[in-house]
Amino acid sequence: MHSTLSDVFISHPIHIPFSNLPDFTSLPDSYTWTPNDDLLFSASDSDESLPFIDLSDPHVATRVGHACTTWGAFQITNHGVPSRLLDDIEFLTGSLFRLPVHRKLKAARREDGISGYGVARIASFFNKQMWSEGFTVVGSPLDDFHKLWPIHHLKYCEIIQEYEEHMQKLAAKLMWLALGSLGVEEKDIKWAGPGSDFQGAQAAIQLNHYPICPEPDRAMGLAAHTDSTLMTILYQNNTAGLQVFRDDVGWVTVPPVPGSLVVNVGDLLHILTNGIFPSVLHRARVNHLRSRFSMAYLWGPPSDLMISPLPKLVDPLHSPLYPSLTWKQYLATKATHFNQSLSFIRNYLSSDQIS
Ligand SMILES: C=C1C[C@]23C[C@@]1(O)CC[C@H]2[C@@]12CCC[C@@](C)(C(=O)O1)[C@H]2[C@@H]3C(=O)O
Ligand SMILES: O=C(O)CCC(=O)C(=O)O
Ligand SMILES: [Fe+2]
Repeated sequence: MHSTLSDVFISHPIHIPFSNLPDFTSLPDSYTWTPNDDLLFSASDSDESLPFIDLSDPHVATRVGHACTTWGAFQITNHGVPSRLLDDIEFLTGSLFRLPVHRKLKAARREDGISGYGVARIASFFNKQMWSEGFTVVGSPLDDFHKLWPIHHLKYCEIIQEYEEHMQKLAAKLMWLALGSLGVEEKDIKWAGPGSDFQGAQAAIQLNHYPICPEPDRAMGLAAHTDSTLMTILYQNNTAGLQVFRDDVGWVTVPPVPGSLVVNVGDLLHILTNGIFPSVLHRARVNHLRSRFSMAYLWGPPSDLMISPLPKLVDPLHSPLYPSLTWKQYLATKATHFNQSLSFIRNYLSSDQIS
């Protein structure tokens, strides 16, 4: 049977109750974060900024490689995704989250499921609640969208399908640019397929909504995490909130630039490059004047394919830092070890211990 990511959480259900959802007009205690709840709370006053890369630049591969090595993230323009499609996905996201809660709950994510409406899975690792709501799409959104919009669901399904097609092509292009900068060639990645277009790749779309917040300095939209992907391509509306972390700089805000996209290196690309590219720690803050939407395309390999450091990047001086594991196995590890997952598999696991 064709395997997808959808069954990954059957053995790792997460119980996050909806009963204490705030009305998003005042900040209850359970939503008030202190530096103890998230150790790296304050933003940096450095003037360092995330690299901004024009994909039509003749030196694009070098720039992408440099950004991946230093930041594990970058912003792109001239990416070929029509701005009309970005408007459409933002419209879909706004329409979805503006539905009354009882309508959104009709498509609530099951405790052992992956798709649907809910708070981010990482919520279970924190004592405080995050000032956000999300909707995850894995595979066809038809059933969920039918529950949300009994009449107009097809129009929204078409937007998701078109968005996925463009994002998949862009992800493949970015992957070759990033790996090409390390001397990795198309013949080095067999699963990319005969057209080198990564047709077997799998993906999730995560739509996020950060409502207007009366006390943004004491709230957290989405707590610090790395993505469990090869790469994530993120579109944010024109309200700032995304921050990325670099050890030597601290937290840096990624300003929304109309029409641009943010690219994050995920944990699996970190593993594939044997640690050369860091997976970027990032989070979302909230705003007291405007609500914020973000739309993340979380891109990874076929869910049952073994991923390990590329032989080309391993030699006697650079022994493999990680054992082989599948995306599904990594997500299961993340469900128990969260931000310690990489060090856990690096230090404690050999391939045959991962179930
Ligand atoms: C494929 C996936 C990555 C993700 C978990 C998921 O199964 C689908 C949702 C993704 C997301 C989006 C918000 C942040 C995040 C950490 C979360 O809680 O759900 C990521 C997960 C991840 O990258 O680990
Ligand atoms: O809202 C954002 O800018 C970040 C979203 C994010 O990190 C995610 O969906 O994984
Ligand atoms: Fe993320």
